[in-house]
Amino acid sequence: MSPTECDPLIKRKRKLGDLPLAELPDPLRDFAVTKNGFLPENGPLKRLPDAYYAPWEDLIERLSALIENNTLRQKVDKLPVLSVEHLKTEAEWQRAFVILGFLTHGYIWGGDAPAQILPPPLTVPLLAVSSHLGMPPVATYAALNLWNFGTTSPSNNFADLDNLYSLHTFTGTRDESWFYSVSVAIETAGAELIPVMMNALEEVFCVMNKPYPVETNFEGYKKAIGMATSALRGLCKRLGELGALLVRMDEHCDPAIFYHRIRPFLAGSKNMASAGLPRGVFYKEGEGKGSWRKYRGGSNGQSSLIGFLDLVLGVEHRYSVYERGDLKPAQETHIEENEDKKQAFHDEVREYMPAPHRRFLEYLEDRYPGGMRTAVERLMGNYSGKSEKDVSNELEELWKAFQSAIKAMVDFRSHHLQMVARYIIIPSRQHRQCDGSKVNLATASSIQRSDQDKTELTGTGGTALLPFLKQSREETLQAGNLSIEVLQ
Ligand code: HEM
Repeated sequence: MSPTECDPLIKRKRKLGDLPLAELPDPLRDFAVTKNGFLPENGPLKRLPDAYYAPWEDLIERLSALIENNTLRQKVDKLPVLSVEHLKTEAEWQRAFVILGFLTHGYIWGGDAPAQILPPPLTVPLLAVSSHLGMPPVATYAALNLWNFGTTSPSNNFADLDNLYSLHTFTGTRDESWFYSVSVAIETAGAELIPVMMNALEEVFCVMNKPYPVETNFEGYKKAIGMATSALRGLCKRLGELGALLVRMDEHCDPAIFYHRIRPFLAGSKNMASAGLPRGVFYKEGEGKGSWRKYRGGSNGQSSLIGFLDLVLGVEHRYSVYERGDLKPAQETHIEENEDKKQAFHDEVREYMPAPHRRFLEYLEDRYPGGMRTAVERLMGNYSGKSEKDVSNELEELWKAFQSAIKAMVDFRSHHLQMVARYIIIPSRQHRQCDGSKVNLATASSIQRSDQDKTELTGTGGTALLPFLKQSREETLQAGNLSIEVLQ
């Protein structure tokens, strides 16, 4: 952004989508960001109002029981192929996506062997709904978490984890409801960081290119540095709270139940040959139409909040050699060879986010390239000390606040790694000790790579788990590699 772009007159002339968020009549509305961040303002819809959709609602209400007694597939096969033309509001489209996403994963994974073919009563409406929402036709993080919760809080406050519950689960267990609810609480707790960080970024990006000394606009310069410092301190504190929420997973989600009963349903159809899906899943659309497709499973890695925090801090994630991408979800060419295998996991999962949230992250990336890292680097780089109006103390505070925020993000990822160890690595080892020969759906969705007798644990999206997660943490640390010596 050039300094002239900060001129208020120029700001007013730009079209709405280009305006700083603080100036939008209804800030962030275009990106479907609410006071609850990436969660719907008043929570998700609990039932589709049009009785036309009663057949879907009846099934989803009994989902865990139907999976348990092995009758879900036959019930789904008998469903009529419903049209999407009775879906009116965005909330209704989202509700339809939740229902069809759960039914789809229940259908694929709810049996002794995975279903390789999905029937038209699922695929026809699911393809229409997912295209409307700009997401792949699978149970994404939005289907499982963002649009699948309720609260018993009288004030409809989504921040209180104890009051949250999931509208739907595959297993009917408290463990599964809690697993999703922890993410909802994290999204809520992170929500207020969004406007604060956007405003701080706007201010620093406006002053960071001004040459030093800054006699003419000293107060504006100092104000921007102060705002960024205080926003980063707030971010650091809040990240600590997000980490504390993450480790509350232990309270009601048992690692063995997660690993053996819940996680298999979250699996995708990509890299799932050893689980029985060598070609992915065939989306049969009737009248001889249909196609084989491979998608990632539902993963918290698809959280826009975490993506937002990375962009704010200027964390850059690269392609991981531990990542074995097959197809990009946006490509609906299905089983063809993926030409661009070098896409970073974090870029690829953007396709799994609701379209307005994806656009929001792109907007942020364009408007504030490198986020706070760039701003801090630039401000310190411009500093020459040749001024009576010295800001070296302010810059030092900014640098420290930035480093603390980076450290807090690294700590969050360390907590996450511990959760992954407790919920995936340890149960998988115990399982193998009990019965090294058998591979059920749980293990099959975890153990995917067996090149030359080497077996590695992979994530729901087909990632070689630990090296990949450690790389993400390392990349976070690297964003903080800014020297403070320029100020001394
Ligand atoms: C028991 C709890 C959890 C387990 C077992 C777990 C597991 C995993 C796994 C296996 C991956 C690898 C990617 C993939 O397979 O898709 C992953 C990635 C990720 N998860 Fe989790 N997760 C948990 C909770 C959370 C929560 C609550 C969040 C925050 C909302 C979160 C955020 C992420 C992010 C951002 C990534 C991408 C890697 C990174 O950026 O560091 N996870 N997780």
